[in-house]
Amino acid sequence: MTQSLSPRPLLVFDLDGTLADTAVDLVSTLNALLTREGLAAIPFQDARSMVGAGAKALLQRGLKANGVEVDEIKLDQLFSDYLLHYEEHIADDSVLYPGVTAALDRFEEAGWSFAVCTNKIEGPSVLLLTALGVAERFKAICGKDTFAVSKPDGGALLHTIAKAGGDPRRAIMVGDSKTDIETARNAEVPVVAVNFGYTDLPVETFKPDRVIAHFDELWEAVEELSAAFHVA
Ligand SMILES: O=C(O)COP(=O)(O)O
Ligand SMILES: [Mg+2]
Repeated sequence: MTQSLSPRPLLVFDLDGTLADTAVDLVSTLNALLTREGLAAIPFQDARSMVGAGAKALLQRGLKANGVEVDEIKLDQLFSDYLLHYEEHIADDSVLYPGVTAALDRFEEAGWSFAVCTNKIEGPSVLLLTALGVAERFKAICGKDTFAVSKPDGGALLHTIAKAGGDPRRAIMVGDSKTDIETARNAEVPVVAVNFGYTDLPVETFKPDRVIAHFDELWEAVEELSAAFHVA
């Protein structure tokens, strides 16, 4: 699958709901903040599908579910408290999905490189991947605050690819949400969706190029999509 004259092919992963099951820690932080503010905690199942647009959006959605709207100053204050709490509990209950490490091993042996393009803030993203023991496997870990644009802007993916030393014509996005699929489409990069992440509608609804139910299926999906990769 590799060509010496071209950059190594690149897999760009979303983080929350794709590489790592982080919802328990994200929602616990949300609920810690809401209850501190005298508001109602959001049941886990409802809050799980509120993940995907970043922690600030999660916070706003949690407030809205309580019928509360706050101004920018209060939101920023809550958000900074959110990040402090979350960083202290970054991997209490967060784990890599089954098969992630084996999949990375297999692709690495075949000459692929890896990057992360997430709507999580970059700092906690690096912290989480470090706690999970895989941070050094990624050529770039890019978050919502890394560039001037974030997902679903295709620029977030294109900048991530550039930072990782890749070529958009030899890259594939792997994500769990509408946001990821739109991002990949905007950047004209093929996209594989996992069906076990955080989305209110089934991921098939958003028409990704392939859907996988386990990381063991990633190899076959990528093999098909990368057959058309530009070479040289
Ligand atoms: O934490 C979020 O809301 C989004 O993170 P993701 O882009 O890695 O899914
Ligand atoms: Mg996600």
